[in-house]
Amino acid sequence: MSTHIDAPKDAIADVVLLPGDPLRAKYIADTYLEAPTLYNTVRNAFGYTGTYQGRRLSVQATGMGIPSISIYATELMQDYGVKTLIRVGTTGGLASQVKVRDVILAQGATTDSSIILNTFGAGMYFAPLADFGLLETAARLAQADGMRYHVGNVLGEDRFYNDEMDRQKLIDYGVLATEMETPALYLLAAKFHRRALAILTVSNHLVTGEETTAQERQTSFDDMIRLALRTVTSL
Ligand SMILES: O=P(O)(O)O[C@H]1O[C@H](CO)[C@@H](O)[C@H]1O
Ligand SMILES: O=c1cc[nH]c(=O)[nH]1
Repeated sequence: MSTHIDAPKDAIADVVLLPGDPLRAKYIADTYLEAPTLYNTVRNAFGYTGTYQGRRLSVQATGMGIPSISIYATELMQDYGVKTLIRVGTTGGLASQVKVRDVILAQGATTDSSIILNTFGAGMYFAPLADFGLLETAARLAQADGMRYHVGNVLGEDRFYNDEMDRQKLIDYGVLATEMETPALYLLAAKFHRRALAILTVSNHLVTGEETTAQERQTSFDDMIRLALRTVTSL
């Protein structure tokens, strides 16, 4: 077991999907995994292991924000030897070509968090990047499926409510959408020499004010989850 995951070492697969929301972890396990077992309930950060089309995999809730995902990603890699981590999250659209329900494959992650500064020191601006193999596989599958998807830079910000952020400047520099975990996931995957990708579904648009209905959110969650599962089984 680790500090925040109460499970024996072999209870977690070498591939883990990472939703922020514990109930999304339960939904993925209940809907898509064969014979899922619940291996963690500490802080209600549910974790499940089962199989998908014969491939053993786990789903671990990460909570919201960089501090929270940093705990789970670190323990999964350091204590459980997890090799492949795929975040399945929601994101707010920023760029005009991004529409609600689209899928975003986060090629890189910009941040206002101090994690980069605290890791490398002043004057070094490390660029947290997705694993190219995972990214290329997911993009190919999304393309073949005719999904509306985008590949590019996302903002992983420290605050959900952030009136001070100059998001327009980021939009001008090509940032597609905003969320709250991906920079830490990519930074930690680099630290532990593992592979990571964030697959995100656009739940709302911060510029147009467009929102999704509960039904639309569910459908787009399913598109995103299926893409993540098919990426895993295609590796
Ligand atoms: O849907 P999840 O995976 O939680 O991700 C997004 O939703 C939360 C904010 O509502 C943040 O965690 C953000 O990154
Ligand atoms: O962090 C997030 C996630 C979804 N939508 C947002 O606006 N922000």
